[in-house]
Amino acid sequence: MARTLIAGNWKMNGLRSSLVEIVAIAGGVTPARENVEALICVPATLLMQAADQARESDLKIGGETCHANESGAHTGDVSAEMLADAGASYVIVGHSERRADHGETSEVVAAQAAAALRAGITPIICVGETAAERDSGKAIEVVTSMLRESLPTGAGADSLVIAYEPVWAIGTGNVATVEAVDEMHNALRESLSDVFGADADLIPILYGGSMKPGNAADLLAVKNVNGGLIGGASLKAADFLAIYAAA
Ligand SMILES: O=C[C@H](O)COP(=O)(O)O
Repeated sequence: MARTLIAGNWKMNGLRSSLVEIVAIAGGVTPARENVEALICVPATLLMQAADQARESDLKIGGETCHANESGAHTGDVSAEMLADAGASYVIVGHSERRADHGETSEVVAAQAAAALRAGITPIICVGETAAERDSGKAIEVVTSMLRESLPTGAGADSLVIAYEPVWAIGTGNVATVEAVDEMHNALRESLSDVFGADADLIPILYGGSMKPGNAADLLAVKNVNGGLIGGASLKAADFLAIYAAA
């Protein structure tokens, strides 16, 4: 059975003054609940300080992307080793905003996930369909093939996290229905079973897309939903902690 992971993604939000939210979240998730983990992924500029603030707590801190290489001439990029050195234990890879804004393909995402594993941190591999892909009835096909292509080769099931984030639900308030989430998460679990066999059950599959305190309990109760990847509602400790409490 997969652990539950309640993960925040601050995206391009947060200044040093926002670290008070990290302190409040860290206090609210300590001591940890059995089998429920809390994580906030922050911009690279805040990583070291956020990790310092969370050090004595059960809150984990993560990065939002990483380069596939360990170091080198890649101006503006950050390697997985740098994230680990700054105190990250997770990194998001393949978020739809990275895929759209930076042209990151599933092949690139698989290499980034492999880089995270090389650095000893856990990749959260994001997949999701656009509104047009859902309307054309191809959501399951699109998302499961995106998953297959984004998986790093040779990874163990215990070192991966998957996040299903329908693009049309991100930051829009248009949360996916419980039925649609159930159908997609079952399909993702089946695809993971094809690769990892029975160990696929160890891989947390998170839902992301307008998850809020008001809808979290229903989404987190779906069979193959093992947590959330939360954008807007992770910026304020009270909202994040309400979702954590619902898990
Ligand atoms: O990574 C998080 C997702 O993109 C969800 O963002 P949101 O909760 O603001 O819709």
